[in-house]
Amino acid sequence: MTEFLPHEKGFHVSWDQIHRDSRALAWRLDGHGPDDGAWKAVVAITRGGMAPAMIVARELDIRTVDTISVKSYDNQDRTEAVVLKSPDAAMMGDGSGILVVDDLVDSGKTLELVRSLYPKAHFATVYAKPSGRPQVDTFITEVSQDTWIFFPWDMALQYVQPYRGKD
Ligand SMILES: O=P(O)(O)OC[C@H]1O[C@H](OP(=O)(O)OP(=O)(O)O)[C@H](O)[C@@H]1O
Ligand code: HPA
Ligand SMILES: [Mg+2]
Repeated sequence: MTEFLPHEKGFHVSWDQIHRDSRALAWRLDGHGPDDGAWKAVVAITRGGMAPAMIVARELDIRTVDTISVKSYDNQDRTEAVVLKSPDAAMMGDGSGILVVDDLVDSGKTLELVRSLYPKAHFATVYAKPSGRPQVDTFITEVSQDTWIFFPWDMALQYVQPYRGKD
């Protein structure tokens, strides 16, 4: 595991935590849409944005949910961000009234790309690192740049040696 983890710190997020933090994100966004406070639709940046987007859409009672697929990482290695699948163009327009949701912003390259396509959209993430902050309009928790966030969909419960049993 250590050879796969070059970062100094790991921030492990449980399902319960991501649920609470995504709810907090929804409550922060409630009433801040451009149309009498309402949002037209939620767009999840797949795949990591899908669970938070579902929770936000549920809390805000938004039934129109679409996805944009952006691939930026191979495991923990950054690659050029590319759009693999776009949301409905007629619905998106310039992004006005659209809530774009992702699990986190790290370097900001993913949001930079999506923002360039839909400049009027509102960009929300559950977690944010300092380099990506200029790209995100609303987020819940900031972690340091050298922290790697581990999400529950990438983890599993497993046995650990007792503390006194370790060498
Ligand atoms: O701010 P950035 O440096 O661009 O990084 C943030 C993005 O990277 C991760 O997605 P990834 O491309 O790994 O795809 P996934 O959501 O399918 O895991 C994460 O879910 C964000 O979408
Ligand atoms: O800290 C992170 N955790 C999970 N996926 C990520 N993609 C970019 N940064 C991260
Ligand atoms: Mg992602």
